[in-house]
Amino acid sequence: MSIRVGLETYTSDWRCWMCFLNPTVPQHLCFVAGNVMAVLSIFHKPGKATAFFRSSANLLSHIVHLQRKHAGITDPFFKDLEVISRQGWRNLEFWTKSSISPSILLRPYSSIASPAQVSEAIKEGGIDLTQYPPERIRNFSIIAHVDHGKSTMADRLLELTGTIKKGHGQPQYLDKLQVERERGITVKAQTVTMFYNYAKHSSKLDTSAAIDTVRSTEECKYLLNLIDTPGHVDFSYEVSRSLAACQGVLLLVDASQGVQAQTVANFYLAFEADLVIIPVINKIDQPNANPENVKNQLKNMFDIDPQDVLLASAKTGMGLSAVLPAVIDRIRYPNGGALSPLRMLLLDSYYDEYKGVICHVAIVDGALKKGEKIASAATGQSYEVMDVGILHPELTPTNLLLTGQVGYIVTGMRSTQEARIGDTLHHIRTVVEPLPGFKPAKHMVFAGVYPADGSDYDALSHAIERLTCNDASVSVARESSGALGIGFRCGFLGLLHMDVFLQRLEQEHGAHVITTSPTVPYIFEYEDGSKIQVQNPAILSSTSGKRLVTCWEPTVIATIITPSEYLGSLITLCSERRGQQIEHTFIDDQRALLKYRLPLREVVVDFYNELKSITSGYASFDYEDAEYQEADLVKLDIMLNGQIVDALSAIVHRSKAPRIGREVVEKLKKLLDRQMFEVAIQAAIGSKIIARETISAMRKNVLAKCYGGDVTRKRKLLEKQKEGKKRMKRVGSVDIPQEAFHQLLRTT
Ligand SMILES: Nc1nc2c(ncn2[C@@H]2O[C@H](COP(=O)(O)OP(=O)(O)OP(=O)(O)O)[C@@H](O)[C@H]2O)c(=O)[nH]1
Repeated sequence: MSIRVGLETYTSDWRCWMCFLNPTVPQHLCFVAGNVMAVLSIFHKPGKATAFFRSSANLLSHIVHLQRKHAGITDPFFKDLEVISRQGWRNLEFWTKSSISPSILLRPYSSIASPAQVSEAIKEGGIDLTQYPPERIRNFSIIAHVDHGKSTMADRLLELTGTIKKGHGQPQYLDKLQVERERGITVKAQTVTMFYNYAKHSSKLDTSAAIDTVRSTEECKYLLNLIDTPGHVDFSYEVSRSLAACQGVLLLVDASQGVQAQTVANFYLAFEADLVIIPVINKIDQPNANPENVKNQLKNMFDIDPQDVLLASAKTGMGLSAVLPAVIDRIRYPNGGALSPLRMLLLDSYYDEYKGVICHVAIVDGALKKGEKIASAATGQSYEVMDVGILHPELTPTNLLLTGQVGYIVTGMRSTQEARIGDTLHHIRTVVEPLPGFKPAKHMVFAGVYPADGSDYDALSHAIERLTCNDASVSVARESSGALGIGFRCGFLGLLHMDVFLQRLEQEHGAHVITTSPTVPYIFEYEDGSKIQVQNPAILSSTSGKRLVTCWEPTVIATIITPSEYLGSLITLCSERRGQQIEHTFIDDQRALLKYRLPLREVVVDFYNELKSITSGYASFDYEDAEYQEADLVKLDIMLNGQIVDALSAIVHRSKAPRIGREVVEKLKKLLDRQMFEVAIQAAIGSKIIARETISAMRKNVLAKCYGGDVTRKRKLLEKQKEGKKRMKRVGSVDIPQEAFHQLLRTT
């Protein structure tokens, strides 16, 4: 058996311990063969063993000698040792005086992997992750308001660490999806592993021959996992999930725009998760940048000390050299148990045509090797780990993942349902306490998704299944519609999320779909005490016999930050949308913060666009869900020639029904092609018609070939045409173009 560490190869049956110390000092590997112990410092550069001891007593006396010789020595490996158990090397325990709690400093390395296995794993995988114990790992995320520069900052950090080449590849490297590039937004959190050499300038003062090699090291190599997160409010679920794998965040704030609504929301997400927050004012290169003002806002709103704030420009690279050192110095390392049984958190998953389901995981405790068998705590299903590695920046096999590391695994998972986001994976036949997981995604908007061509149902079903594997926050249930056939009712986190999902269905899976008007989940209570959640207005027809007692609608607490001059128009907008003001404060002399309780329905239908247009894009907006409130709701039906088009039905507030009804029929009139017969477009509540438009028939000129001739012949032809039209009107069905459905989404 042999193990190669650095330049030295250890043969025979050396047993190996790993020495875990304070993260700021070099680490040691301790090998024991017979009664000889070799201490080798690793994690900086290859070297020879620096000291050999024949017994624990020898080691102890050497330490005492060192302590006397070098009073003030700072390396806790030697300085703080107090007790060494004398039951042989196997049970060696070093206790520190200064650590918060007495900790075992030496852990049997063999419990992670046998030396031979480690060496094999390194050989195969290329990257030696054993160099990165938890103390050398930092997991962090970049959070910010939309467009404050997260993805650009991520690019610069990837370049700085040599993970991607400068000027190569595409900008916004981590925005991999076509939809992200087209829309310039991040919708999917992405993880990437970087390696960073960090030169620490302290603790280099020793002259001891035995540990000289340790002390002369200037650079320490760190493994940094960066998780780039989306900024838009619809994707805050992605943000909260990413934060579960992090111990800290970079909170980016635009130097000219200052704190915005999502800065506030994201700050509290990180704060409540007890993460270290490193504030970074970005875009300081802009001519109208005002970092001092932003520092004041951060102080006033979040009590952030201005001295802790970093100034940077992700575009020019200014100030970036301070970012990663701050990550290492300020963010704590993942504190899982290297010796505990494996527990890994399933962060995300996606489907790869060749490899099947690829899961992103964070190793919370223990270690995982390729070939091992693991099981899901949620389903009990077991799998063999066929591939394991890190994202550096693409899938890079390492054959091993250790405590605190974030990477990917490929198992035999075939179906999307198996990869449950937030699940705990563990070695088979070990019993572990499952990790807390994530709050389930809360669906704000529901819509029916149907194949544009009814015969494409199976293809659509397949496409949705694949896409939901990559976007687990969408809920899917089968439904059918009189107008559109068989399809699915999908739940989304918001309208943008819905748009993005539909765009991805088309771009990535070639699925052409028709969607119904989006609706929010209402609760209807009936006289017999039964309650139903209404995600689809069509289900109300099945309850028509029952007497409705109360309706509830979901509400949200919206936070709006706006320049003061737009306050008046924003307050009008919120009251038109049935909002109740909760808070109205001034952040500084130019900007105000408004808090409103608003019905969710009023927010999902175009509220954001209107807010942007009223304030010329200067106001920012974010919301969190709140409780349900009672509301006077009605079902608004849209009829074509007397037939209800169930796909266009909507549940609306009674006071808004006439206006919405009018808008829909007017819009539909413009969107529908003229037919050979007259088409009546009506909006109705129950049997009461509240709006009507008529599309006149296309009149075929039946007299075209009738030059001259007598009047009775012409009249006969016209009569015949009228008869035909009547027939068509009776039997004819109107084709509603797909475009009409898309356009109508914005109205209802
Ligand atoms: N002047 C200047 N522009 C910057 C800087 N950083 C980013 N930008 C620009 O700001 C815009 C938004 O940057 P992104 O990195 O896409 O912002 P983001 O926060 O990732 O956006 P979302 O993913 O949509 O939330 C882009 O046009 C960038 O080029 C900077 O330091 N200075």
